[in-house]
Amino acid sequence: MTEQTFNYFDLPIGESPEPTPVSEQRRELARELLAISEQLVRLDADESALADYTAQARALREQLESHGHRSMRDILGRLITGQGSRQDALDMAEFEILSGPASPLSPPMTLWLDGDTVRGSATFGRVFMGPPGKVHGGVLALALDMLMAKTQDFVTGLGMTGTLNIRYLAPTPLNTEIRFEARLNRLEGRKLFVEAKVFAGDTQTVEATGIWVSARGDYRLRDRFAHLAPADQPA
Ligand SMILES: CCCCCCCC(=O)SCCNC(=O)CCNC(=O)[C@H](O)C(C)(C)COP(=O)(O)OP(=O)(O)OC[C@H]1O[C@@H](n2cnc3c(N)ncnc32)[C@H](O)[C@@H]1OP(=O)(O)O
Repeated sequence: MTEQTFNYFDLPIGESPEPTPVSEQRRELARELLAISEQLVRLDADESALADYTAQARALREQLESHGHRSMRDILGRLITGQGSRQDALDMAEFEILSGPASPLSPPMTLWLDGDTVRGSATFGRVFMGPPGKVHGGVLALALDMLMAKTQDFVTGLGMTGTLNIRYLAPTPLNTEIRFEARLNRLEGRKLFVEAKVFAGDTQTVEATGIWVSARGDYRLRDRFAHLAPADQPA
């Protein structure tokens, strides 16, 4: 059986293929590392215990350093020519900050398309705290950036965040499932106008608008999302 190959420009943003055994293990390691970080916040241990944990952490770091890293340049080279392996595709998505399941800096936040809406979900622990018991506003800005960028799955073209406007309406609680949703507002040449909302339970805590700017060429709606074009604007 020939292995499936992956193309960079067809990879859905923030989603990865079925994990390989290596990826499953990376995710488990990341979950442990995040859980360790959660424990470190105001850990009530004496200095001798802390010195012992530090030595254990240092030993683990030194072991990890003995492995090296897969080359991003090689991975991207294969993906851009449509010859990426499943592991290559996984390597692109699973370390994304906040959403990558193999990143210890991710709750993780999950992102998916639901019809014409991009949805997201995450539960933020104490490492993500800003005000006491609440999620840091900058973390929410990052979450919104990840979420809103995924509206580029509706179009051809890929670009960077140009502008992100955020209005914090109410504090967003820690250790609670937080829901996110984003929609395409309109396309204008190389610019994609996006709007988003954040909810804790029934309370909307944040609203945002943003503009993504395509790296090359105008954005165009993909065929299956052509209905998103306003009546007076062709897809
Ligand atoms: C490719 C995958 C990337 C994954 C990204 C992950 C998410 C990120 O963290 S992105 C990082 C944060 N963002 C950045 O660092 C972007 C920094 N800015 C830039 O690189 C550039 O300013 C860039 C690329 C946005 C635009 O530059 P450039 O390609 O020269 O655009 P330019 O020709 O000036 O303008 C094109 C159009 O966009 C508009 N535009 C330019 N910059 C912005 C902006 N920041 N906000 C809104 N609109 C803008 C212009 O007004 C122009 O509109 P029009 O065609 O109507 O006149």
